[in-house]
Amino acid sequence: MKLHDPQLLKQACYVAGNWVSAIDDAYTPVTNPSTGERIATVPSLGCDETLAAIHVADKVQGDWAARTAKERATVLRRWYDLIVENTQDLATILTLEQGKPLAEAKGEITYAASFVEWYAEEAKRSYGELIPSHKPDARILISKQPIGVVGAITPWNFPAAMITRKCGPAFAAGCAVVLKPAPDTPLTALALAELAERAGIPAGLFSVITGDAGAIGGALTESPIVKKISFTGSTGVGKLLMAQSADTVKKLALELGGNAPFIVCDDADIDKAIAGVMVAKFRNAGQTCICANRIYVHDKVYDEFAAKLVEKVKALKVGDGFEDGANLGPLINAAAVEKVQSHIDDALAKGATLAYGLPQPEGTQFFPPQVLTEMDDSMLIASEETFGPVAALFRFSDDDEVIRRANHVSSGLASYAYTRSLSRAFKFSESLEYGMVGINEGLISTEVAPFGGVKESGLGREGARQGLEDFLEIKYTLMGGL
Ligand SMILES: NC(=O)c1ccc[n+]([C@@H]2O[C@H](COP(=O)([O-])OP(=O)(O)OC[C@H]3O[C@@H](n4cnc5c(N)ncnc54)[C@H](O)[C@@H]3O)[C@@H](O)[C@H]2O)c1
Ligand SMILES: O=C[C@H](O)CS(=O)(=O)O
Repeated sequence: MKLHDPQLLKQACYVAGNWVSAIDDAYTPVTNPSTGERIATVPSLGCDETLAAIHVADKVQGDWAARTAKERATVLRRWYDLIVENTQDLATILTLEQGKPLAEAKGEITYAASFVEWYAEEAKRSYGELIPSHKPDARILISKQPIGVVGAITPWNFPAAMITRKCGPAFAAGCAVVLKPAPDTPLTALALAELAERAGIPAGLFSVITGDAGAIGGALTESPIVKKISFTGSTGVGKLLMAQSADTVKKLALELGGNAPFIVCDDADIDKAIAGVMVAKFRNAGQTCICANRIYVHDKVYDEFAAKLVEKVKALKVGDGFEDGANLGPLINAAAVEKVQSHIDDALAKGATLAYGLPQPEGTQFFPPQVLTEMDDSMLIASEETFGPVAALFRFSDDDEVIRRANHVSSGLASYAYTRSLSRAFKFSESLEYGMVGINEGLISTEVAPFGGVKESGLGREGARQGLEDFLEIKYTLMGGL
């Protein structure tokens, strides 16, 4: 791996302001999903190191919160500048450990940096209130105070953005963060910690700990010092962490699994819908929480849409993320390949048609994009998150019917609808039981909007003003005796 700054490849954890190597030679390998080759090792740490990080975070968080918002913003802005300046190296590390094409990795670094930039600005806008008092000799003050020490746990699919989407607002609000990144993609997190240290984030305010997920997560959820758990990952693990946090009544931010419906009405601009579904379905090789998992196409335009989609999918190039022109990198691991294949096999066994798709090359984690037609609601894809490059086309003929079917899942993260009718657009926006709705848009992720889900897709929001509020507590003071 050729980096302009080799110092960004960290094979140690950042614990309480120190770079800590493995203890008793306990390391975890990090492998390249394109080749299976080992690219680095990171320490396998656990409960003790996590508790040490939590205690130091508790010690330094107060001073950080006592700085003015502008002072915190200045440090965040420096972190933003360093991330942008090191985009090439960060993207190289990200592609090497996660597999996405380099161009897409650079896009993620830009997206990740945007949260740091946004919250450097928002830090100065966490306003309070003065409420007209019910007592003549008293005033009602509403102020905002940082929650304190935050335990963060993040997934592998966006190894940079899922971290800054938490750390940006947390640091802006005056909080400290103890982070456990995903075992498949720790290097990006550790590189971000290196840049945070260079930017002036105080020693101990930010720790990045790799190792035993259960032990680290257990320490974070059980410690009374940790006031909030901010988790991004599967719904199953989210529920586990929620239960583990109950004894200390922690605040929770849960960004969990999705199963996005993508609805194409008979009056939609079909070419725009095709452009939208190509992004919503195949970004990150279909490994995003907001990927179009179920594509509902009105009967009147079904054949046209399917034919045009197949033509676009045929042009997609699958390959190593460093290969020129690669559109889809590998899936993250063999289990992901097996799950995607099982969804395809299940659909075909129940009567779906493979409109287009090359066989998955055995012994690799590359998965050629597939288009399945004549899907029905009995198939696994209709109720489970596929997390791979499979476009599954369902038919519908009536708006009320498709809304009912779209809502008939336990998740509620992202949804999409294409129509030229304003009244139908509003009907979808208001009737779809999802935290986010893209109307005639296939890419909805931005730092300026509140990202998050309803039902079993999670709690809280990340991004926008709401993302900062989630790291603040409201305090009411009745200032009497005046
Ligand atoms: N809603 C969102 O914003 C969002 C964003 C990205 C990914 N996701 C979801 O995440 C999933 C894919 O990511 P993943 O495979 O990394 O999910 P995952 O739940 O398997 O892992 C997520 C993180 O949790 C950790 N973890 C696992 N078991 C744990 C335990 N017992 N205690 C503490 N930590 C534990 C993992 O090591 C990892 O760091 C998908 O379901 C996807 O939809 C959601
Ligand atoms: O996988 C879910 C992430 O939140 C993806 S993104 O925010 O849409 O890039």
